[in-house]
Amino acid sequence: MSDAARPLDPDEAARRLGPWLGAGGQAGGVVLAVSGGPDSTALMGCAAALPPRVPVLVATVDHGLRPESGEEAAGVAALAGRLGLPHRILTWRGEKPRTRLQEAARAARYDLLLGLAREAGAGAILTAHTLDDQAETVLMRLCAGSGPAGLAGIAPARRLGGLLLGRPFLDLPKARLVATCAAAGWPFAVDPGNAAARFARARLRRVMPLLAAEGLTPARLARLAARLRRNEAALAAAAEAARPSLAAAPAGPGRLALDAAGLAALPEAVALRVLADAIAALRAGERRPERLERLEEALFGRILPAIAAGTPLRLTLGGALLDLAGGRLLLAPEPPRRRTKRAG
Ligand SMILES: Nc1ncnc2c1ncn2[C@@H]1O[C@H](COP(=O)(O)OP(=O)(O)OP(=O)(O)O)[C@@H](O)[C@H]1O
Repeated sequence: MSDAARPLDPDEAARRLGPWLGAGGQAGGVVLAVSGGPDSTALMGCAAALPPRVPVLVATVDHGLRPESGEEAAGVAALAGRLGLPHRILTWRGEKPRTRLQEAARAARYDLLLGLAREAGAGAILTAHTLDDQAETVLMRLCAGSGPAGLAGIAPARRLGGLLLGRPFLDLPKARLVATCAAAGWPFAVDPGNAAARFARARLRRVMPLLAAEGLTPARLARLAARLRRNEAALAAAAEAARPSLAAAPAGPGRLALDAAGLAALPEAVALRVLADAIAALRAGERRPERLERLEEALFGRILPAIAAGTPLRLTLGGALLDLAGGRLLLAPEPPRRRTKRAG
């Protein structure tokens, strides 16, 4: 059997899940997010086989978006019962948006899982994201023009609402999880959305074999994500360390000021990060971060050349008004747009 499609053996499963679920794992136990697909079914099966372990609660979110979703959730409940694990179905109620439905479904899913984990006193939520998910995410973000932060992909572990969100299978090929289910006789569902060409992820999945033939394998894309995650941490630290040397006279409440010469003296990647962070701090929570490509155009195409030439500059970027004058780059929230008066 090829290594890429070998079922997980109990030792390997224990090594991966032990830190989360083992005797010394998460105090209060964990919630397993199980959709009923092969990846999360394998997560549930492997967790059930792990002795001894902290309390485990399995949760399936029924988004109510496909006619068969209720049946799938019931299928997970049945298998959880067979495996001796408690199971809950969480239903996404309320208005479903017409646009960005997948994004809204994901946000609702994490909210529901978090609510359950808090109610159960669990310390962590585990999902079954795989190396294939990671590779697809990186590819999708590459297509969308993401920078290092986006290309760092799915985090192996991160904080979520005061709890931990873990992905213990993130470096495992999906084929191994499918093989694990098959070998153990755990039934799983196949999401038709996975093949629907109207979703970008599904379209990219079809391109994957072509890219792999050229050397851009899922494993390589996943390694790129891990590498960029390390670089991203270094960049964040460098931007943080540069901040004191950039402090310029405060520009009034709700405003920021950066020393222009100091900004220009930084390595370009650090300067870009400082600018992005400053705009994000100014517009906290009010809008989505500006596209990296626009930030790059503004910084490298206009702001740094103006600093070098000593010329003043005004521009709006990411909801902020930037004003370069007197050796300072002032940032203020962009004023509400005025209607242009129609002549005559
Ligand atoms: N309906 C669901 N109920 C419970 N868990 C789910 C559900 N859908 C997905 N998950 C969890 O999320 C993991 C990833 O699923 P999938 O790739 O379909 O979601 P995604 O939308 O890409 O998720 P993410 O936004 O977290 O990347 C699954 O392995 C599972 O652990």
